[in-house]
Amino acid sequence: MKRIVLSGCNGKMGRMIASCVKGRDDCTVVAGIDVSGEVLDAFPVFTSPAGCQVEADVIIDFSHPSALAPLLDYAAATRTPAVIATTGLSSDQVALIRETSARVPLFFTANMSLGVNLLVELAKKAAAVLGGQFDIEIIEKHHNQKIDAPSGTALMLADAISGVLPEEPQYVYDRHAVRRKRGKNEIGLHAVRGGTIVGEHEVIFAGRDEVLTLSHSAMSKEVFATGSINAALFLCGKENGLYSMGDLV
Ligand SMILES: NC(=O)C1=CN([C@@H]2O[C@H](COP(=O)(O)OP(=O)(O)OC[C@H]3O[C@@H](n4cnc5c(N)ncnc54)[C@H](O)[C@@H]3O)[C@@H](O)[C@H]2O)C=CC1
Ligand SMILES: O=C(O)C1=N[C@H](C(=O)O)C[C@H](O)C1
Repeated sequence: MKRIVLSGCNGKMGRMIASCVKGRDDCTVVAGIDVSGEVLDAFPVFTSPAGCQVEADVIIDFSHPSALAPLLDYAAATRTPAVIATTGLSSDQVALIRETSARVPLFFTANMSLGVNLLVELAKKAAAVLGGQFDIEIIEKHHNQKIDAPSGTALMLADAISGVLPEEPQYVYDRHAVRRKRGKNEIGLHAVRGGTIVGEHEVIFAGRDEVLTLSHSAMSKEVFATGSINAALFLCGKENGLYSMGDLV
């Protein structure tokens, strides 16, 4: 039975993970960390990692970028592996994850679903064939409570596609600011926010008289919760290092 510390335990994903864990016999939540400090379940809640003295096998984090640095310090100091699923991180924060993974096993991905992991591979294949000839645009749609834009997944898709293009592309987020035709070497990233949309991603390859669209829709947050729990169990007992969905599937 693996013992989990849940960072961001009182948020939408934290609540979903706590609920999914209750239906399993291979893991249990032993403590939560959340700035709100509210106790909503059978485990204690601490307002910061420093206050959490509960022994655990693994941490799962779906919280906020401001939680990252203290959480990584805590993971390294207590030698507790951690799954980091929070998005909206800066490039310095991603570098910090990479550095810290030399001291403790870390799992980091912007999307915990199997389908998006495959979408990334399919998008890379399409870009390797069509890149340079077709225009590439990414559209993501999420619920009206999401704070970061574009989504971590949209950026992950753009980064993966960039890696196979003949030339480094320019990411364009806002076509409103300038009056000019689309450049050949761009990836457009567009965010839609509304209602309770769980998470939708489309990669559009638009050529002369033909369009290829690859898309993924998450139908519930349970997809991400289950992915993160499986990632956490996978991480227990692993060597120090940085792991991602490619290692899990
Ligand atoms: N990688 C993936 O597959 C997925 C990632 N996410 C990401 O997970 C994060 C959380 O998403 P939601 O649960 O929807 O958000 P939410 O806003 O519902 O929950 C965030 C929770 O974190 C807490 N929090 C905020 N700052 C904190 C801090 N400094 N220390 C500790 N707790 C803090 C809040 O009080 C709140 O309870 C977002 O960045 C989101 O994009 C969400 C779904 C899937
Ligand atoms: O905030 C969310 O809800 C989600 N965030 C992730 C992202 O930013 O890509 C993953 C998922 O689409 C849901």
